[in-house]
Amino acid sequence: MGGVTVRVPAKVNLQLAVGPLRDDGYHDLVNVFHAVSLFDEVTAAEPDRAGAADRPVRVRVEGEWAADVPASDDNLAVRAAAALAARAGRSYRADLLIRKTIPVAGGMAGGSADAAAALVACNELWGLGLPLPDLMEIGADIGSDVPFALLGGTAVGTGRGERLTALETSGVFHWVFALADGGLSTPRVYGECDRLRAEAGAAVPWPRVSEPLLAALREGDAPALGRTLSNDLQPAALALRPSLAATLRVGRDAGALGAIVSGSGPTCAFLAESAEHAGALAAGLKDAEGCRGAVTAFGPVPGAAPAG
Ligand SMILES: C[C@](O)(CO)[C@H](O)COP(=O)(O)OP(=O)(O)OC[C@H]1O[C@@H](n2ccc(N)nc2=O)[C@H](O)[C@@H]1O
Ligand SMILES: Nc1ncnc2c1ncn2[C@@H]1O[C@H](COP(=O)(O)OP(=O)(O)OP(=O)(O)O)[C@@H](O)[C@H]1O
Repeated sequence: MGGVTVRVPAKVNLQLAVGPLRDDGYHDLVNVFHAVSLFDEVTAAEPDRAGAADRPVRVRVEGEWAADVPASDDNLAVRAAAALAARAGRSYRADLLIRKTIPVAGGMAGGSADAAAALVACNELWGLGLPLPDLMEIGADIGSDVPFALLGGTAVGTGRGERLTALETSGVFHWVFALADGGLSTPRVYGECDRLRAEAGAAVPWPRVSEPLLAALREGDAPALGRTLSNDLQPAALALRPSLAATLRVGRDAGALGAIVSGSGPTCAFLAESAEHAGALAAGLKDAEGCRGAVTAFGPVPGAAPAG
């Protein structure tokens, strides 16, 4: 397959502060995103002449997680390409190939990543030349996490998480991700968060960014970052998947600087002191109960960009 290939990273949320439920069904957030070196690849190519008339954008998915990803018009990469064509006001065609490495429904924004990659690849394939802010605006309608997958690095998202400001960081942070068997549905986890809050009866505070977290990022201070990681969706993810508590404990007991559920879960993220420490943590985590495996990665890395 020729065409344009784009590499796009997964994310972990360093702080996910969830405000009250809005009238539109979303929550206002303070969402500190961090792009990590676990990548999907999306290739966009001109379709063969035969058979392309009925569906202007088609998709094929390869890789370990392919069976869990729809190869239909519901695929977020297809929806993104179709939205880009609509914005350009013309009918365009593309065949997409997704090489999937980011866990599906794992809280690492894999579908959003593929949508972002499709936007960059089709923008190039179709010679549209739209600038990044335009792609981010189109992406925000596909999903709240899509703009960050385009931007990459480390950034704070407000609103639904789609309004981004890049953050200053120093150095490299080393991570281990414990992959779970089976995914968690993002709306279900937000719903469980609302339910637990209603049960507790306390007022939900307006989300605010953690200043100690920002300082740790600026100074490249991994132990301080480990202490300041936080995720308001974690109690809901643990309620829906109680085995995650044991996974987090295994990583903490093995000396992780911080241990947290990634976004809506069920992937768990562990901050390590170094690449070697990350390797050792991963070896200890891969056989933990409910774990499908453990992978190491580093961050921050750039957002969706042509490969090679
Ligand atoms: C959990 C996170 O991954 C953290 O980065 C995101 O907040 C979710 O982002 P996403 O998967 O791109 O989510 P979207 O596709 O925009 O929304 C899916 C569903 O998640 C819930 N949702 C999402 C974002 C938000 N700020 N508030 C919400 O309540 C809503 O029920 C929404 O219908
Ligand atoms: N390209 C895609 N890759 C993965 N999932 C997709 C894709 N397109 C559609 N989906 C659907 O979206 C659902 C959520 O997938 P995704 O991997 O984005 O979840 P997630 O990583 O938990 O998302 P987030 O962290 O943004 O909340 C999947 O169950 C799948 O059915």
